[in-house]
Amino acid sequence: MPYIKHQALKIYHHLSDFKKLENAVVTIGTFDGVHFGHRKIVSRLVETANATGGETVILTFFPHPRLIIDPENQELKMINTINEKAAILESLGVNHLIITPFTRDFSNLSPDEYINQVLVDTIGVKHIIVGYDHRFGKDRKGCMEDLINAGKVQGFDVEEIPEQDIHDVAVSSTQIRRALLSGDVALAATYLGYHFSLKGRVIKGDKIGRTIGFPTANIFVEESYKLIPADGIYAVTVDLNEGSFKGMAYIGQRPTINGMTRNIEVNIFDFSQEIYGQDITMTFMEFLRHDVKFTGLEALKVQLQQDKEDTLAFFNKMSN
Ligand SMILES: Cc1cc2nc3c(=O)[nH]c(=O)nc-3n(C[C@H](O)[C@H](O)[C@H](O)COP(=O)(O)O)c2cc1C
Ligand SMILES: Nc1ncnc2c1ncn2[C@@H]1O[C@H](COP(=O)(O)OP(=O)(O)O)[C@@H](O)[C@H]1O
Repeated sequence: MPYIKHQALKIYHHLSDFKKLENAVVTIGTFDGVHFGHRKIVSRLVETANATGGETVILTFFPHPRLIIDPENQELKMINTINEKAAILESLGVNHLIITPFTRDFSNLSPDEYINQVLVDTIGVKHIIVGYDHRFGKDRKGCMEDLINAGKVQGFDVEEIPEQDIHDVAVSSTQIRRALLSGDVALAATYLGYHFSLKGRVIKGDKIGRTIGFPTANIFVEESYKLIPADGIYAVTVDLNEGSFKGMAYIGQRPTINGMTRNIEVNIFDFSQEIYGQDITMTFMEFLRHDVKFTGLEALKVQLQQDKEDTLAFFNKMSN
């Protein structure tokens, strides 16, 4: 995604680190993926701040409240890591990002305490943009009307995001997650407005790749909450210290060699350096095929040559 250079986004991991603003233009939400629907809300935020000489603030909860309320449910994976989300929000011109853990104490604040202590006293809210169905405070008892009434007393405006827009945001997030989990990274990109990527550290594998002429960098993704696309083979671009390259990625258990772990690997084209320990980013451009159990490494090697041709053909088609 083309990043326009803005003033650096300030990130806070605790509400207590935040210095109250004169004129805070605030919105609240997870913004996972920062897709088209989210960006519409963020534009409203930035426009309002520009028009009133205010500063934009996004209040987000991490880990996701659903993981606190239902800790057994580790199924909910995120499209963006916190760092990815911050980079996108910065590119959109957001000034402040508060990432607060949704702790028991926090969730026990009454609606009034939440408005007064968090929004007014800590952040300095003058304008807040929230969904029509926004709920807050202990047992989600606070609603839009409470916010509007408090705003009249405390001196802040409340702007409601209409039902249709909230619906579109939820539908897009679900569609993006579903597309990625089924391998359709191209469809996910049409909803996201950019291509999904995975960043991780190159770790050691079984060193079989090089013996068949296709060394593959194995990636460890630190953020266990990050969504990993479906098993399969993908055309990717790879960004690392040495520059930007094309490549073909594999996600799967390597049935051909009876692998036991789910690996994320990439064979980088026109590249031959040792990169163990480095961070690399893979950007998923197209799904090529499903994972297959071959009769042996020779058959796998033949297929890898075909995959490379298919990947190059895809990139050729894309550039024409
Ligand atoms: C583009 C690509 C496609 C792959 N396709 C398959 C596959 O269909 N089935 C399979 O068992 N392994 C597949 N692999 C994984 C290989 O088995 C793996 O790269 C090889 O065993 C080397 O592992 P190593 O990195 O631990 O040395 C693929 C790897 C790449 C890079
Ligand atoms: N073109 C390339 N693509 C991926 N990794 C490469 C490439 N050339 C060299 N390497 C290096 O080789 C390693 C992969 O070789 P491989 O035999 O598959 O070992 P491992 O099983 O440890 O991943 C990578 O981690 C990287 O350091």
